[in-house]
Amino acid sequence: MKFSKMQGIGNDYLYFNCFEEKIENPSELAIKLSDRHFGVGSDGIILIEPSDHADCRMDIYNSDGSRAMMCGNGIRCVGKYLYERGLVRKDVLKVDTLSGVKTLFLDVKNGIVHSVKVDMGKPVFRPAEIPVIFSKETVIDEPITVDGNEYRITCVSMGNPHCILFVDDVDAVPIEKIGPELEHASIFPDRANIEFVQVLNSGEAKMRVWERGAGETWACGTGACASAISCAVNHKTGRKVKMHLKGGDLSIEWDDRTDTVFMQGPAEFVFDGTID
Ligand SMILES: N[C@@H](CCC[C@H](N)C(=O)O)C(=O)O
Repeated sequence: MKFSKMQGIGNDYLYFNCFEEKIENPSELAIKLSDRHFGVGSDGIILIEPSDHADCRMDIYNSDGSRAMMCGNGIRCVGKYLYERGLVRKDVLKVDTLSGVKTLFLDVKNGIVHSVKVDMGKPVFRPAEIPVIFSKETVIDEPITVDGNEYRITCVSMGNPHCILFVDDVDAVPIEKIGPELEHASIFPDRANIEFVQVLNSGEAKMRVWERGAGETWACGTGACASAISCAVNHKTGRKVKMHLKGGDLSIEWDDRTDTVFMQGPAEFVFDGTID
């Protein structure tokens, strides 16, 4: 089976061209191949599949084998893959995901995709739709207690569930301890991605992420969108925020006219491989 390893600011996945390959058990394959010691090493796998109403369909599995609805860094890589491998020859693409069809705008120079801007859709704040078990209409800067510790959280769905905490110093956060505690907290029936955000100024923030089903990753695109939105609704920044993540930067803009979130950033091939 052929695959390509790609990364979007260090968030790495193995991509399978399912126009040609047939994957029998993606969940099992994700666990096996994502292992950084006994496998190829990745944050999960992404299947690029035919779609009858978009240029392709994207299906993502985390490194623990769980399936997710959407992947912000992954979808930029899918755009680059489709264009540079000749599956499409246009710079505005539609990619179907479990959270709806997303539009991608490719920045192409001399046949190379340098960055991809994605219309990520509208953020979701209603607790039942995130999902988070909470009695209020939104979860914005609300106190919770998990394992005897108190936190203030903001919850947003960008296709998948995100829980954001503001901190003074992201580098000092014991993410390996707090991350899994919050990911598995009983208020999140489907678990959640946990973002720790340090606001730098009205247009910049630094973020670390503990991803549902993958642990700490170097970046999360949907997480960067959810974090930028949380910065804005908590009046910590404007609606245009440069997010600095462990693996690089993403530009996020939350359009006030349409309520739509745009994410822009790079996508890169690492290598192609074959597995038996
Ligand atoms: N890294 C991704 C998100 C991947 C899925 C996530 N771990 C989940 O289970 O919701 C991104 O860039 O958005």
